[in-house]
Amino acid sequence: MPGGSHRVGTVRVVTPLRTDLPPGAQLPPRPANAPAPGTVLPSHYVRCFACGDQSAHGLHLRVDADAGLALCATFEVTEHHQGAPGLAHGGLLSCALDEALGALGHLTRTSLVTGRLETDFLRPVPVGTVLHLSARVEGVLGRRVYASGEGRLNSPTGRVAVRARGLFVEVPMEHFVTHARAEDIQAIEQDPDLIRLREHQTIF
Ligand SMILES: CCCCCCCC(=O)SCCNC(=O)CCNC(=O)[C@H](O)C(C)(C)COP(=O)(O)OP(=O)(O)OC[C@H]1O[C@@H](n2cnc3c(N)ncnc32)[C@H](O)[C@@H]1OP(=O)(O)O
Repeated sequence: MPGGSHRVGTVRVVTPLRTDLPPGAQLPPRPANAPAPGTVLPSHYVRCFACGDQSAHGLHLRVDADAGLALCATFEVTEHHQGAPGLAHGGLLSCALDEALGALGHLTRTSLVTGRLETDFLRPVPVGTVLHLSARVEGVLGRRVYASGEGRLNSPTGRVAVRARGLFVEVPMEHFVTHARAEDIQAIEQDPDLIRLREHQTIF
């Protein structure tokens, strides 16, 4: 059920969003084997639209680990990313935040998929802008990871253009094998460099 508020008589009833931190969620410590702050986090899949090198008109997000359970990322808005003339498409801005929030799994050392993502668009983002994203884990409850982030215009301290909150779910590697097409699995078998597994992960 989406969150929001409505009136019952004179009383405003507030329903929490599904990305609000639920009671019992906790911020876990940074794992000892999490990449050090400043480490460039590898693209998990070279054909990923958001972070892959081989996605010709993709976002080519560059992601760096930060202190704690946080990271920062950048991507340049090109003419291939337009919605309205000269302005970034909102769905692509959500995509960039989805990737940045999902990449927090590098720090929690888990594989995360998006369950829910909410984006607020505060300012238009012109072609040529370098969007500076930051993302952090807000709390974890069981397999659920609650995260938030924002994108700023042209500098880490620039004006906030987009904000997002997300609920991510930890999944085993089988999730990807089960749901992928046979030809994609075959391509990875033939060229394991298409994906970047962490040291404890195996896909086959
Ligand atoms: C480095 C990598 C970066 C990657 C970044 C990119 C991220 C992405 O875009 S991933 C692609 C988009 N997302 C997807 O394809 C996911 C599709 N959905 C699914 O596969 C499943 O619904 C999945 C895995 C999320 C959950 O299914 P399943 O494993 O059966 O678990 P399930 O029991 O339903 O949910 C687990 C918990 O999360 C909660 N949950 C799941 N989805 C939601 C949701 N939308 N809203 C609220 N809660 C949710 C459940 O209520 C449950 O809670 P609890 O533990 O208290 O019972």
